Amino acid sequence: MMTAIFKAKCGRICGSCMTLLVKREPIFPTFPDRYCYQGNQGCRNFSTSRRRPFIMKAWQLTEYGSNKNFRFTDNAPMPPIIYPNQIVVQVCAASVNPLDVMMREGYGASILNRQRDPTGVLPFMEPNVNELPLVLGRDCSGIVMETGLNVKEYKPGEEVWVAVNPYKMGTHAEFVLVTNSEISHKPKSLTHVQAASIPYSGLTAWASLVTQGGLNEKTAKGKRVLVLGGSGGVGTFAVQLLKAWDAHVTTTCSRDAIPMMTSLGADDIINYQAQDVKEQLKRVDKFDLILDGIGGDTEKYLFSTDYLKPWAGAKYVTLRTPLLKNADSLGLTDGLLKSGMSLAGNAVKGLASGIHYRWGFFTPDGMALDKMASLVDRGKIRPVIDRVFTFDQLPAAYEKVEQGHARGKTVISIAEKRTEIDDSSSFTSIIHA
Ligand SMILES: NC(=O)C1=CN([C@@H]2O[C@H](COP(=O)(O)OP(=O)(O)OC[C@H]3O[C@@H](n4cnc5c(N)ncnc54)[C@H](OP(=O)(O)O)[C@@H]3O)[C@@H](O)[C@H]2O)C=CC1
Repeated sequence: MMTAIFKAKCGRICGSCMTLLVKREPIFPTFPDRYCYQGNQGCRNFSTSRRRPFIMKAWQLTEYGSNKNFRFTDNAPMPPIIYPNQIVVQVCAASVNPLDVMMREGYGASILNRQRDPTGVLPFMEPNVNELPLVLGRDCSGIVMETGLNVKEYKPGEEVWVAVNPYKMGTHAEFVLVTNSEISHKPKSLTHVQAASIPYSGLTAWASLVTQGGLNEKTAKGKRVLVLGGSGGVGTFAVQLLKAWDAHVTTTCSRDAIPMMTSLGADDIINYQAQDVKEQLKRVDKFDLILDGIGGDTEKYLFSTDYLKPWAGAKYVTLRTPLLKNADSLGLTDGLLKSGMSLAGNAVKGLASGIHYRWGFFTPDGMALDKMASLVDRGKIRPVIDRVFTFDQLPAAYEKVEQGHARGKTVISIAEKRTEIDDSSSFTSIIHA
């Protein structure tokens, strides 16, 4: 009975292993129209050449450590569609994030790498997604290559942008496997390189300001927001989003980033290297929201009614949480416990004086990506690109992000035409091989 239903839906199933075959438009002529993804030996429907798994180019991390542990291969297994809501995306461009650099060194491995989770309490994780060798990379812009049977919103050949779930990765490769909740149609006005600069850091800013901060198009108007670390990937997006919603934005950055922050619309800019931030902030009105992308001592003095409006719903949202660090050093259970206690301690301390303390996390959200694409296409938000590297220069891109002092995003062009990279409408400077 099941076989009959599957046959009616997709035409064919693998004659040997009963794997569902997924319909594919013939836009990638190098691949057969239909094949058994499992590549099982003995599948009668297919010739020998179609049984083997397909392969792709990718940068694999063989051991946690430094750039020396990256290996370029053109022989990585191409991710197969297993569930009907999955989509294979051909990656045209991907960004490199501080988290990629930290994960290269093993950060977050106790939570983000299921192979290291001895308790197995994270059953929602897809098996074998994160085991070494790891393909890092959290977002991209690309083209839908093929879709699972339940995917109705996307068709092969369509341009999409992607930010994968926190426990997944893999955009630093030719192809990445995603679900329909992790993607959205790419803004039409952007090239792939430009689009790839936004999803991960943009969704982090979105989750912090909207989900944790309680702001939106209607409520943000006139609100006073402080963005700490405005010149990085998250900061440049957050400032633009807030200005698109008519908030009053104060930000901190180094001197050379001031012209960029001015052009993004920041109302007040504090050069944190030359000025005493605490003293400068005491001279202005208190804030409705502080978005902290810096952490450390900053939190100790700015999470206070000296800077936030008490008893008015004011919030302090920090992106620098101890969660993954604690889990790595103490183990999953103790790490989660210690982190939870630290969060609760700050939350209680804040509530006693009428201010809220929250952790901001990147959250995959296809609907938010839709809204972000609309803002981009309406000219309200521009991609801010620090440097563009070619695919073969990936280790150099990691070095760039490792050095800090980001001015927007570092992007890797994987399958984009050279001419598309050069676009004076964004802050793009290009590195040529
Ligand atoms: N919790 C989560 O889910 C996520 C957390 N994050 C975290 O958020 C933070 C920001 O991320 P992202 O924007 O991608 O990082 P970037 O590296 O792109 O940017 C960080 C920016 O902060 C600036 N900066 C550093 N120190 C200060 C300071 N004291 N005051 C003001 N600016 C400063 C840097 O420039 P310069 O040094 O020249 O001033 C740089 O422009 C990172 O710590 C990251 O790990 C990011 C994404 C998700």
